[in-house]
Amino acid sequence: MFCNIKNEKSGPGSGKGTQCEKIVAKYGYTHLSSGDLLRAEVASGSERGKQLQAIMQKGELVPLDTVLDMIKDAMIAKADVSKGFLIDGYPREVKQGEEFEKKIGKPCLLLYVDAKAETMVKRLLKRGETSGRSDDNEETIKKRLDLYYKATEPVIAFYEGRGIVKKVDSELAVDDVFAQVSKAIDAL
Ligand SMILES: Nc1ccn([C@@H]2O[C@H](COP(=O)(O)OP(=O)(O)OP(=O)(O)O)[C@@H](O)[C@H]2O)c(=O)n1
Ligand SMILES: Nc1nc2c(ncn2[C@@H]2O[C@H](COP(=O)(O)OP(=O)(O)O)[C@@H](O)[C@H]2O)c(=O)[nH]1
Ligand SMILES: [Mg+2]
Repeated sequence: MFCNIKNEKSGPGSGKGTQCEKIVAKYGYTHLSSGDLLRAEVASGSERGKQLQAIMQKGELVPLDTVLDMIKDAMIAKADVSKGFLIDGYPREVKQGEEFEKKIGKPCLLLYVDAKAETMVKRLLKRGETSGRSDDNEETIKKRLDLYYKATEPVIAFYEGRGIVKKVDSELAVDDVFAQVSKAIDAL
């Protein structure tokens, strides 16, 4: 039996990756970032990676089955040794959440890492100075944020009915955000 923790519906640049690193260090969960899995495929130089790169550079969503299969394969590879899975960056739309439940299972906690649009843009532009990510530029950031509010934010209502949503205020300093995250996980 495993427990899945998701941290989507949290916008780009809200601090998901930062909090996930801290969760792994303290709780030992297996962190699977769908964005990182996709970037690894791009880095491999494969034909599929080239198609993914074009989609990601435009700030659009990669087809549902592609991402879900990658997550599923990564989970299967770690199933024997994992204490639980921390899924970062998925689901990006309600349909993705429904498919995850059909093919994998139900999550036990959804961490909503909340920051203002203005804060997310500022952090992503700053990250872009050193990240080397082709989507950390002003034009793509705007598209990612638009898509986030349109497609990803409704995901919260999908999980709220089940009482598993915990919202943390990510306008604070990293350690203060993590104190809220820890409280939510300790309550599991
Ligand atoms: N489930 C996912 C995850 C990622 N992507 C693609 O990969 C890009 C980068 O995703 P991610 O690394 O999760 O970035 P953001 O959430 O935008 O921000 P961050 O890592 O910076 O949280 C997205 O814009 C999208 O094109 C996707 O299509 N579907
Ligand atoms: N001030 C502040 N900056 C943060 C916080 N969390 C993340 N950042 C910065 O914001 C940027 C985006 O964070 P990241 O974890 O990559 O966000 P993600 O896009 O949601 O995965 C990084 O440059 C972080 O250093 C926070 O809680 N407070
Ligand atoms: Mg990230």
